[in-house]
Amino acid sequence: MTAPFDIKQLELTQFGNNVFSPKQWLDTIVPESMKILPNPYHQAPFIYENINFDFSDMKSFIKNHEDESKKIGIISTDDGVVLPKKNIDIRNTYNIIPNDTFLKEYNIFFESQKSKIEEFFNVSLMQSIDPQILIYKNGCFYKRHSDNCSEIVDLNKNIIEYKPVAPARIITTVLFITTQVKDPKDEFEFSGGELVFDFLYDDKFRKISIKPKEGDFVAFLSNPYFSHSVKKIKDGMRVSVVQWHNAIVH
Ligand SMILES: O=C(O)CCC(=O)C(=O)O
Ligand SMILES: [Fe+2]
Repeated sequence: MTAPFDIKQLELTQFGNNVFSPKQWLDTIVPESMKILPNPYHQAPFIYENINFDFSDMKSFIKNHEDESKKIGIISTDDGVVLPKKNIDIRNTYNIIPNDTFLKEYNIFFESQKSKIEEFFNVSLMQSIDPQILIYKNGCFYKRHSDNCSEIVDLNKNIIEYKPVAPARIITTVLFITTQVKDPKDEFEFSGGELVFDFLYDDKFRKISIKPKEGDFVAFLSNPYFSHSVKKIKDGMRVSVVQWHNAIVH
């Protein structure tokens, strides 16, 4: 099956009320240990909510430290994963290391979301890596990837396999502290930059896509079913706070 492929030719499985995925095809390339799915009786197979919270410490940290952000090439993460250099083709983002004030506010926010995540995915959350602050400026993007597996393609771009690279990552959370608008004016606004789930579709065969707003919080399984990408940022600054969580799956 080539990527991008013709979704209309694949048998779709219902992952949520109005969310479908080519599960049977994915099952041939997703490793057995990675085949975790939430129960299909939710609206969507992931959490997507706007949370009313005061992010002022986090936002002022970004405002004061944006200049220090570094382009990501090779990074070694807390969970011991080293992303190879070839990742520069996959992602074009900047990152900033959070300070204690940022982490304090973020942790208060995350604690308020924890039990909801555990209930939704039927898991007990274990260790989490420190949150990563990703800054996307004009032209930045993040191509399709799974957070815990490497996508292996052949010369014709057919996906032939997923190799587990970070099996400790069970759940990914993304918090947005900037807002997508048509015409960015404010320093915390941007255009473009949708978060797209590349293997999740609605009943009209449209990929599920999120237009981020400040306070939007997304939690999904880190496995290849939930492969995702960030569309090119056209203008302004997009800031996401990404965290990977280990969990006991019940
Ligand atoms: O910035 C985003 O919305 C997603 C980032 C992402 O996919 C990642 O860090 O793995
Ligand atoms: Fe990701």
